[in-house]
Order: sequence, then C-alpha cells, then structure tokens
Amino acid sequence: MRPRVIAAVLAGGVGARMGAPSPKQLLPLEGRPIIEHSIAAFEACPEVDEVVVLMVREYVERVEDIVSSAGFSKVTAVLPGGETRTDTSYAALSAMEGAADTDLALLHDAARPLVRPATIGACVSALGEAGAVGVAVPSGDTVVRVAPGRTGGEAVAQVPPRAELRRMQTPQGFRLGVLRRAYALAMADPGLVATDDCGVVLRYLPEEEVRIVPGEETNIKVTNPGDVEVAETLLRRARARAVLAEVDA
Ligand SMILES: Nc1ccn([C@@H]2O[C@H](COP(=O)(O)OP(=O)(O)OP(=O)(O)O)[C@@H](O)[C@H]2O)c(=O)n1
Ligand SMILES: C[C@](O)(CO)[C@H](O)COP(=O)(O)O
Repeated sequence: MRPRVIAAVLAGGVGARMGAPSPKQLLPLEGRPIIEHSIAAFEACPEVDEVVVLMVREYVERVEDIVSSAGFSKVTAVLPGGETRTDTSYAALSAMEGAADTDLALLHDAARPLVRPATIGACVSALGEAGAVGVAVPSGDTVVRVAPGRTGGEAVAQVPPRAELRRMQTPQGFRLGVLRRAYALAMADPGLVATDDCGVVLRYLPEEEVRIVPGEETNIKVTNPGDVEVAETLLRRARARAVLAEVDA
C-alpha cells in the first residue's frame, strides 16, 4: 500500500515585511485570499491525501470559513501556528502524530500561492528515492557571502560558484520518520536557527540526502509590498497560456 501524503500549509506568520493590516496570506489575489490559492494547489494534486493548515491563532476561524466556502475536502484541520516558522513546522508535525513514519509530509509556505500541482507531485515522486526533498531554482544573480567591512558596512567575503547555488522554495517534502527524528534533535537544541525545513534535516541528520526538485521562477513567495501585483501578473499570464493551450489542442 502506498504511503499517505499529508500536506501542511504553513500560514502562521504575520507578514511584517508586507506591512498590511492583516497577515499577507489573507490578502486578495485575483479575488481570492492568497492562502486559498495555496491550499487549492494541494487540493488539486491527486498525490495529496490530506491537508492541514497552520494559521495565526487569531485568524484560525477566518481560515476555517475560507476552507468551508471553497469546499476543500482534503483539509482536516486548521490549527494555530507557532512563534517562528520552525515552531509552526513542529506544530504541523504534531498535527500528523497519527501518521506512520513511512507516510510522507509536505510543508509549504502559504505565501507561495502560485505553486503548481505538478511541482507538488514531483516532490512526492522524489520521495521514492530520498528521505527529504526541496523545490529549488537556480539563481540568476551572483550570490555572495558577506562579512563586516573594514570601516563599517558590509564587504564581499566569498563568491560561491553560481553553478553550485540554488534558491530554495517550497514544498519541502519528507518521509515522516526522517522529519520527526530531525525535529526531535532540533527542538532540543537551544542554538536552533533555521529558515526552512530542509536545512533542519541537513543539520541534524547529515546522513540523509536532501534531494533537489527543480522548481519554477513563478513559484514566488509573496513577501514585500508589490509582490501581490507580481503574483497577479503571473497568474493572469498562466491563465492566458492555459486558454491558448486549450484553443490549440
Ligand atoms: N511563525 C511563522 C512564520 C512564518 N510562517 C509561514 O512561513 C511562510 C514563509 O514565511 P514568511 O514569508 O517570512 O512569512 P512571514 O513570517 O509572515 O513574513 P515576515 O517575515 O515579513 O513577517 C509564510 O507562509 C508564513 O505564514 C509560519 O507558518 N509561522
Ligand atoms: C522556506 C523558504 O520559503 C525557502 O526559501 C524561506 O526560507 C522562507 O523564509 P521566510 O523568511 O520565512 O519567508
């Protein structure tokens, strides 16, 4: 029997950089809240069996209403997120406590509403070969490591070869036993600093391969003012291309 695939949509952040009066995942994108677009991608992905949503505590009921109105049948719970993104990921693990170690967990930023079901499916496929996977794209910019400048500010300390660099996105996927072991170690470490979940596995389970799944530039993270407009433009372009493809079919 194939493993169950449980997705967690991580929406526990307040969107400080966006500076909106409510969390950015509730901002409208083509008439629907950003979080609705993100959940819809998992709802539409045949490989996904179940979805849990981790939301800013004060807005849990709001998201429950969004889920109900949208008719998302795979969503089994909308729960409070945590203080940090890592805390929210850990809360997602708690929401999956009834699942087997051999089941699969997909963790996705609610702030990435343009993820395609095909990318989600590619993560599930890749978990047939590796215990951890992460969607990533090459960098079109040269990325540098910086250090304090001699007279203040910052200075370039290292220019890693761009061919060896990728920009991580989400979903990030894991065999549940791998994620559970990594987080058991991570949550016991007072020095835990992580901005994603693949990094937690890499740091605490160095023997585990973290496989890259090629992503798409359109899978942007809505972070700063202006990003919603960018997402709107990308969404309109994708819809126009889909219409043309149907006409040509
Ligand atoms: N405590 C947190 C912090 C972040 N996230 C989620 O992680 C994703 C990526 O985080 P980010 O873009 O940084 O969102 P925010 O933390 O809300 O943004 P900011 O840093 O500007 O406050 C988002 O979907 C966000 O809701 C989360 O679930 N729990
Ligand atoms: C997980 C992530 O989207 C990978 O690029 C990113 O690290 C999230 O960072 P944020 O500061 O929590 O948005």
